[in-house]
Amino acid sequence: MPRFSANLSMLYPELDFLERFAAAAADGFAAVEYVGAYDREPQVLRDLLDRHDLTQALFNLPAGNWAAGERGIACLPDRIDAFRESVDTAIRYAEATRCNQVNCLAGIVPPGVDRQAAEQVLVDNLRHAAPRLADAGIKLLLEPINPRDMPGFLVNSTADYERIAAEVGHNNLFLQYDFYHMQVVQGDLLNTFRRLQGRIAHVQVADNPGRHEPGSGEINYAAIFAALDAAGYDGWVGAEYRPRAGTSEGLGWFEPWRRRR
Ligand SMILES: O=C(O)[C@H](O)C(=O)CO
Ligand SMILES: [Mg+2]
Repeated sequence: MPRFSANLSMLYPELDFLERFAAAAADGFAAVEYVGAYDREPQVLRDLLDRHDLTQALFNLPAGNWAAGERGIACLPDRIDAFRESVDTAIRYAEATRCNQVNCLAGIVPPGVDRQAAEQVLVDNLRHAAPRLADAGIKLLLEPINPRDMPGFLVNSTADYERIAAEVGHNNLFLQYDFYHMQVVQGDLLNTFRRLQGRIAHVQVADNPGRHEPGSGEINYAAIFAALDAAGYDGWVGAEYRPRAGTSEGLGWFEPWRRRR
């Protein structure tokens, strides 16, 4: 049975961030994930997880100045020291929240830097991060993101992930397989999932077009959830979408799997 994690960066936008933990638990989620909550004390997050009996499924490495348009700093040639510090910060938060995986957002290629040079910076940074996170018992993930939603983002496809992972050459670099981005970029969702399953540590779901609830668009999520089960996928499935109406009102798709207490 798929196990779902509420993505608190997208779900419950009507609530303050810290109130979203209670809302996710009340709606039957057993886990939460988010882009990052580095502006909160790690103990505050730990207390919320404990109070609501939630698992911290995932968060991202510090992604730079989000409000200013940054979407990760891992490929930025002038931010190598900041990236390396960010790995230590992420380990501190992961230990506090007992989270065993973190996602790296590669970042947007800066003007004047060519993609190959940016990719080399990313590879070097991942070579630094993968063993450090492994020593702490934390998986490092890399997520391809479609360039329509994030123009200029460096890592867009599973081919990008495979090429970069081969270059990094460390077994602690897993794929975060977001079905929405993969539908936009390349399709063939289940064949690719099955081929790369051994390297996939986390999946996320949203429908296309619109990035709304599973079942609101063209992706056959009934077939995908059945295939995840049939394949013995035992990771979390992140509900990372923009609710069309209210979050709780739009959870009909989740009814068969929600935790009942
Ligand atoms: O957008 C996504 O798909 C990511 O998973 C994310 O964390 C940053 O936006
Ligand atoms: Mg995603």
